[in-house]
Amino acid sequence: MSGRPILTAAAMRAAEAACMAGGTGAGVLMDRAGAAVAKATWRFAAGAPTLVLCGPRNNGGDGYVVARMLRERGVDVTVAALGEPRSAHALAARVAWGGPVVALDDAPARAVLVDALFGTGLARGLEPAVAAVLVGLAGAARVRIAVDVPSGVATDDGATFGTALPIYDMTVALGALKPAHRLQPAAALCGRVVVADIGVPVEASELTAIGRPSLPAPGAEDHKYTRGMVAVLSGAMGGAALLAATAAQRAGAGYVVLAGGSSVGGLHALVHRQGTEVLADSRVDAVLCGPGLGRGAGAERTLVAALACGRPLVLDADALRLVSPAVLRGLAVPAIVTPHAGEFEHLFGTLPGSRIDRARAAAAMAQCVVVLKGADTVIAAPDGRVAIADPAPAWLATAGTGDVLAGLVAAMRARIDDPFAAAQAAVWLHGAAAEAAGAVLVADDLLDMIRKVVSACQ
Ligand SMILES: NC(=O)C1=CN([C@@H]2O[C@H](COP(=O)(O)OP(=O)(O)OC[C@H]3O[C@@H](n4cnc5c(N)ncnc54)[C@H](OP(=O)(O)O)[C@@H]3O)[C@@H](O)[C@H]2O)[C@@H](O)CC1
Ligand SMILES: [K+]
Repeated sequence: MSGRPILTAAAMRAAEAACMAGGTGAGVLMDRAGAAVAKATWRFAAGAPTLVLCGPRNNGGDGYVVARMLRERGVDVTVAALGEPRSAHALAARVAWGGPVVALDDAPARAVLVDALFGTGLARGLEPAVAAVLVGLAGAARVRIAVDVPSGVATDDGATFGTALPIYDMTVALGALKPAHRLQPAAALCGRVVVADIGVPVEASELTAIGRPSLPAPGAEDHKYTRGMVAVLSGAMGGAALLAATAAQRAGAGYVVLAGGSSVGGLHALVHRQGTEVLADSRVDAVLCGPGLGRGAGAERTLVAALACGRPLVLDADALRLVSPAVLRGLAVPAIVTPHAGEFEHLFGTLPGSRIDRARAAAAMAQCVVVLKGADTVIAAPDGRVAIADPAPAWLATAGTGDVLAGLVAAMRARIDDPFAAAQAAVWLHGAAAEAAGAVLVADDLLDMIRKVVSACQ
């Protein structure tokens, strides 16, 4: 499983510079970028009258190329500019367009809007008047397409600088995905994200998108223990641990023990044990502690036993209120922790920067894999690698879905040695199960979908 690279603005510029040093001119790249957007627009909008908004620099330059290429396909194109071109390549692209250009304030509404105002160079928010015109024109269009990134978003952290911006139907990412295509609030504006190959070689990146994992079916020589033995430590609220244990079973763990709590029920194949003696069983491949644990003295005893057992740990929910980065750092086997934003801040404090920066800093601080959950889940490894999930259905914002994720992480950790890869596989399965469950899902519905999405990974 190696996800697609995600490049920051600086990394993209470096990749482009290397490509240009190899002899490909910036004008050639701009022509490729514009051609890719024109092709995508043509496919999406079937030649309807199109308004292209062009900014002063290279994103605007791409826009002039789009306009020229759509005109060559016979499309009725109107170009509106925010000021005169201020980069040599944007100027050359405007000259090559050669047609009329109106001021942004005078732009007429058209069925299709192509936004090439600002791209990866944007360093501050759009002026309110510019944002208002953009939102108005987008509202009047049937199809809205952003060139590279929606204008007005910060490429590296997905911020919108507090400005109201349009929601697009499609964003054509040039050369590679950028963080803004995956981090909120920007990601929610992008619509469908299409990555256009503009011939810029992109080297392996520390930052990637989470891709579909490879989870081969068991072989003839496998038995229940080789498929992964998971111990889920229960506590005050047995339902949460039961959800997690069932998720681990459905994700393919060969033997799942629910231990330490008072819960009964679940699938018949689930093994219930009193106490935490199961932790001494050397066949246990992964231990989950946290869902339904509670925060009392009993919870602390259970957590202490888990921390002492020397097995790969997954810590979630209440366990995250009872550990510290120093304790995690002291573990012989790196743990996986799965905090939402509130648990993250409680555990790691207020860290600066984007979600990527914060997750990365926390993973380094605690020497563990951090799954920072949310609408834009970010996973960080202690060595600096970070993976971002594709946007998951907002229906996941409901009780118990985190417990299901924790069970999936434990099941994947039991079969995948690299905790960073295991966490990615689990997050992918969780998102795919939510997609399959559809609207108004509850956590139990995810359990029914896990088998289906695991089979899609064989
Ligand atoms: N790199 C490549 O090889 C290729 C890149 N390509 C394309 O280039 C795009 C990046 O282009 P870019 O770097 O020229 O910046 P871009 O995003 O057009 O404009 C930002 C500039 O605008 C300004 N500015 C900033 N904020 C502002 C504000 N709020 N309101 C007003 N002005 C503001 C600020 O300039 P300043 O005002 O500070 O002088 C800043 O520098 C990229 O997304 C892709 O589409 C393709 O052609 C393929 C090859
Ligand atoms: K744009």
